[in-house]
Order: sequence, then C-alpha cells, then structure tokens
Amino acid sequence: MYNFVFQNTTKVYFGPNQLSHLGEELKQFGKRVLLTYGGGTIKKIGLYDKVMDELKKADLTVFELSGIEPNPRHTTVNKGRDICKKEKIDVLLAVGGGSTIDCTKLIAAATFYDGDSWDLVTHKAPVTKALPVCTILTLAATGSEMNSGAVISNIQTNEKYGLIHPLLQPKVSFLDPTNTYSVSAYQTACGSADILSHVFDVFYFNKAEKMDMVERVMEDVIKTVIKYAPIAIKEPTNYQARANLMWASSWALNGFLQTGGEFHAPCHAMEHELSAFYDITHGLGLAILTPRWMEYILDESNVSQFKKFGINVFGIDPKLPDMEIARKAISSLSDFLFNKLGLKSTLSEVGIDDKNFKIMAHKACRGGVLSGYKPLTEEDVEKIYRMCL
Ligand SMILES: NC(=O)c1ccc[n+]([C@@H]2O[C@H](COP(=O)([O-])OP(=O)(O)OC[C@H]3O[C@@H](n4cnc5c(N)ncnc54)[C@H](O)[C@@H]3O)[C@@H](O)[C@H]2O)c1
Repeated sequence: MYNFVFQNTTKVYFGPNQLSHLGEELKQFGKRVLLTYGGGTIKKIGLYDKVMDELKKADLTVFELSGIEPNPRHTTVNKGRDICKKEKIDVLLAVGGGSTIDCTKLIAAATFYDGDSWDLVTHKAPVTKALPVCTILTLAATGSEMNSGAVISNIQTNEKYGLIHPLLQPKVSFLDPTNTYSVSAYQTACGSADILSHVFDVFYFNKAEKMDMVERVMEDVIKTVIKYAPIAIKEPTNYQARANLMWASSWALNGFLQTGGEFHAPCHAMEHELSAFYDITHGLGLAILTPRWMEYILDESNVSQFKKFGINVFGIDPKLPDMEIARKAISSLSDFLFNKLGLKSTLSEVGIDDKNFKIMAHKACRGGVLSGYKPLTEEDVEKIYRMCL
C-alpha cells in the first residue's frame, strides 16, 4: 500500500432545484462568465433557459461558446481561449457531459498560454495558471465534474491525450440527476461502461496491495452501475437510477479509489486511439476492449483478483476452481455490457477494421509499454485490438 495525499476541492450541489445557488457561486470569482456547451441538447431540455435566468438574476455578463464536440478538439479550446482573452473572462461555466467539461478545463488553462493549446496537452508547455471552472453535469460517465483531468483530441494528427493538473479541478459542480433524464439509452450505456472502466482499468485490476475498505467501495461502485444502468435505460426518468449513476460516475474517478493504490489506465490508452482515429464514443470503445483485455491478461499470477471480482460482484460460486470463476466473471461482464446494456460487441460492428492497428498500438504505447496489471507491449496491444474484431 502506498502513502497518499487525498484532497478533492470541488464543492458539489447534488439534486434538483439547486441552481438558485449558481449566481452566488459564480460571483465569488468575478462578473464575466463564459458559458460553454455542446450541440444544443441543453436548449432542448430547457436547461439553457434556467441557467440564463440565474445568470441574469445575479447580474453577470455572459459570453458563450457552443458547439463543443464529443471527443473535444484542441481547435475548439483555442476558440474558447481567444474569447477568454478578448473578453477578460473571470470564470467559466461548463454545461454538459465530459466533453464540454474537459474542453472548458483546458480553455481555462490555455487562457494563460500564448501558443497552441495542444502544447499543454502534450506537455510541451506547462500549465501555470487557470481560470476557475464551474460545471453543470448532464451525463453520468467521466467523473470530470469532480476531478482534475481533461481529455482532448487533435484530429489533424489523430491523437487524443489526457492531461491531469490540480489547476483543472472544478471549483463547484451542480449534479442534478433530472438533467440526465434525456440521455439516450445508447449514451446511458456508454456512460455506464465508462464508469465501470474507471474502476476496473484504473484501480481494481492493479498489482499494488489495496486497502480493503477502498476495494469494497470499488466493488460497490461496480454493483451500483450493474444494478441501475439497465433501470435507467428502461425508465429514463427513474430518479433513483439516475442519481445512483451520477454519484457513481463522480466517485469512480475523483481520486478516492486511488488512495493507497496505483493509477494505470491501459484500456483508456487503447481506447483513446480508437476515438482519435475513428471518433467513436469513448464508453463504447472501452466496453468492446475491456473483456478482451481481461481475457488477454488473465493468468495464474493475477487469477486471485479476477476470482475476487467474480465472487464479490457477480456472486459466482466460490467453490469452483479459481480459473473457472475468473472466466465466468469475464463472461458475466460481457453479458452485462453487450446484452443487458445492448452495446455493440466488436470493432467490426462499428466499422473498424485492422488497417490502423499497428500505428494505433504504437501510439498507445507512446514509445514504451502500457503499464498496468500486466505491462503491454505494442504487439500485445495489437493482439488485443484483433481480439475485438
Ligand atoms: N476528464 C476525465 O476524467 C475523463 C474521464 C473519462 C473520459 N473522458 C473524456 O470525456 C469524453 C466523453 O464524455 P461523456 O462520456 O460525458 O460524453 P459527451 O460529453 O461526449 O457526450 C456524449 C453525447 O451525449 C449528449 N448528451 C450529454 N448530455 C445529454 C443530456 N442530458 N441529454 C441528451 N444528450 C446528452 C452530448 O450532446 C453528446 O452527443 C471523451 O472525450 C472521454 O475521453 C474524460
């Protein structure tokens, strides 16, 4: 077990009818607000009008950046950065899912850098300062509303990388599960797969000895998603289901599950290549990759963790041989992702062939190996992509 420092400074307002606090929260940072959002969903669901009412009531001056793409582009970050500089923005308000929030976080940092925002993502230039970011979350998936990460794409170079920096941590986030009632069955499934992957990929299947308490919370986050995602898909306005998914998304990746353990994300690195080359939905890519990655890495040295997963999460008979429990656990996960959530199960089904696997594997490993439960070479990564065809 590792020593750790745990600090999460995001103030969270959870539940409906909390937007009356929006004005007072933003005002503490200044009067000039850049409101950022995606393709207009927030207008369709009436959230835009509610937000604007609150901003007007608080007498704030509002500028807007709309059209932030899923898998947000660094060019959009540059646009937002230009608005912030020109209009002397004091605070950013991101209303949307992980893409809008991530893009907004990087705008906040890029405002204090004169070059291309991509330099910050690739660490060519350091993040030195950032404007404060507040968020109103509309999709349970990434945890970006309560963490210091941002994932940005460069479509000119087919690259997608994550940047983690404490200055990117949102100051205040409004989490109202009713804002996710309009999320489609498909996006609910993808978001749920992303939450699960944060637990499996980043924390649960890691070598370092974990604290029991933290590991049990990981399993509870997984069980929460397994219980509530199918309910949210069937009954999109089920508050209990949407609330559980929303809070699970925040806690899967807000730093708590890392306490005492390690942080690796091999499936995320492999998935970022899929979305960088093919612009597919992040959660779908993760869903397709995760069970194949599990099958690929499973061996005698790590079977005990898969066994624990099978028994504690899926209730598999502990008297069975270890390897059988592990394999049943992986097939139970596949059944959940592809049958219960209804996600496509292969890359071929989403129109991806093996043409770019070599270069994707090379980029995913960034000149080395992908660290994790079992370090993966470029050849390993290519084999995993092939297993997904
Ligand atoms: N920062 C992090 O820690 C972190 C972690 C994991 C993933 N990511 C990144 O986040 C991005 C994915 O974010 P996401 O999964 O939240 O999805 P998203 O923000 O890309 O949104 C997906 C789709 O859902 C729609 N949508 C959002 N809210 C809606 C609502 N209330 N009703 C109807 N439709 C709605 C959006 O318009 C969009 O079309 C990827 O780029 C991924 O790599 C970031």
